[in-house]
Amino acid sequence: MLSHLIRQSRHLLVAAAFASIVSGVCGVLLVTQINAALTAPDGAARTALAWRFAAIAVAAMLSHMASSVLFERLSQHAHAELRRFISARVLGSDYRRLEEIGAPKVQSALSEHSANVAGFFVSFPAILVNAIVVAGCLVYMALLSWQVFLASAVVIGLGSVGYHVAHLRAIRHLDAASMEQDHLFGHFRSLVDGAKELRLNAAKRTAFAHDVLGASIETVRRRRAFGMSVFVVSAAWGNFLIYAFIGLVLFVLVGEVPDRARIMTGFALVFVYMVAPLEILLMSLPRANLARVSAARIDEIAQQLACSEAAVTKPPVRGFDHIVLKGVCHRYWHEGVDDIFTLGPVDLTFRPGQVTYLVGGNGSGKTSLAKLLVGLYRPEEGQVLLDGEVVDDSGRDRYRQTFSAIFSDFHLFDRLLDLDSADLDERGNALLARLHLQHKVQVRDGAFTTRSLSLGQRKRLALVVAYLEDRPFLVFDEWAADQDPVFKDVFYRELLPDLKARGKAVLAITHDDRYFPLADRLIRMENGQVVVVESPRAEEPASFAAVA
Ligand SMILES: Nc1ncnc2c1ncn2[C@@H]1O[C@H](COP(=O)(O)OP(=O)(O)OP(=O)(O)O)[C@@H](O)[C@H]1O
Repeated sequence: MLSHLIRQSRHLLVAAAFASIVSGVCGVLLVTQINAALTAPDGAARTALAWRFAAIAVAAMLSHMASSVLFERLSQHAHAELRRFISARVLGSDYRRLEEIGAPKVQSALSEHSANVAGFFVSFPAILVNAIVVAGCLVYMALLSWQVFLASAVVIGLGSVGYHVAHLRAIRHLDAASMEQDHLFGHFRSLVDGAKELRLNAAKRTAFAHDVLGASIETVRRRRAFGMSVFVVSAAWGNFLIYAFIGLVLFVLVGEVPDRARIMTGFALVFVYMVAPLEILLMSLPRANLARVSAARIDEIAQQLACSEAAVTKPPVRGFDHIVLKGVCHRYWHEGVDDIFTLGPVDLTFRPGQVTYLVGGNGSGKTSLAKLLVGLYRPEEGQVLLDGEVVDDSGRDRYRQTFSAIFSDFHLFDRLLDLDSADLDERGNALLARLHLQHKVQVRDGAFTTRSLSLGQRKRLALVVAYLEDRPFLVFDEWAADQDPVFKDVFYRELLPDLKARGKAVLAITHDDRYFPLADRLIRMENGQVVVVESPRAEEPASFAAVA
């Protein structure tokens, strides 16, 4: 990921790096000019030196400004690019994979890991400029005395070995911290999603705060603190080596060389100038490493989110003649308990104008079958056929556009995103009136005026959206479970027959056995298998009459 970003913005990066190099070189040149000024005689040479000094100082300032601005832009660009990339991967990913990966990992990638990677572009100039300053200082020292340069090579070699060993250890801990952080984001969600439960039960709240959230925060803190400490300690070790080197030069090596006074002044200046950049350099490297760890994590998540399906953008919604599930199967593997839930093989046919009720006990596989039907799950065995054509990876996204579905964990967007007809507000408000919501909420400029409603009311809003989408096949997963008895009746006796009359195919998952006789077809499931398919209207007119 990091290398992709670097490749992608290489022109800007080269320009920024060039500005950084100029800035670093100017910094070193300033030191050489100061050293020259200290020993230069008065007169024309000194005036020329002053002009040169001024020119270099201005160049240093301008190049520093350019490099900072360019790297800031690169950082923001990288952040935006990463967010776009991860969002696109999430949007395009296989739904089942997304269920398996879970929201916390995605959130963690979108927030902290992206920020860490973007941070690389801010620490990079610090690394570059200061590395150049340090390297330039060493070259200047080499010009002053080659013996000193050889000594510096030995010191740098020693420092690098120590740093590398520490580095490997630190990375292990930073990796572990970033894995734990994915869990931590899940716990952050529980803070809000489970707010009611946590307030109603003090013991649960305390256990969650200490044993779950607290433990996770502590693990991330400990691992990350250890990893970063190893880096910081190795940075201090590098710093110590520099002072050892300075001591070696000042008290051992310089004593032997000719032109001692000039060289001593030069070294004193270079050392004073070099220590701060060196410290910044050593402190910036850990940040860059953190970025590498985060980039690797984003890569891993992006790989898990890979999708083989071809996405469509805005296909025309077209009707169908029949949809056939032919021997379709789906399995859930439950890690830890060594358990597999198998749905199917299922053989069913759906036609327009047909209202099917899907019934069965909790966990019998109704929702999973609905997800298979609408193309959210790819059948592990068997086929889904749309008008005789097999729905494969290349056509599954297009196939999904046949459906509007309201699952129990539905999400309501505040805008009616894909609907842009001129009379949208009017049609939306007419539907709201039909669903008895006109006093609570309205459609204005293609958006609901509020979503702060009861669960049953929000489900009615979802129904408005489904009506407006006007797809040929509607799937309701226990839609009526949260409706009052009056509206339940409206749903089963008015809305579903109305959809049928408009030629829509309907699959309603339901436990409302009172209304079973109203179905054109009743499918009963047990333990992942379809056990009964019957036509209540044809078979039990008496019971229908009793209910009606
Ligand atoms: N996201 C998931 N990950 C793993 N296993 C799952 C998942 N969703 C469902 N299952 C498994 O599939 C089984 C069937 O679940 P499903 O939601 O299809 O049942 P259902 O008939 O709709 O139940 P309910 O009436 O309670 O909504 C469950 O018992 C569970 O073992």
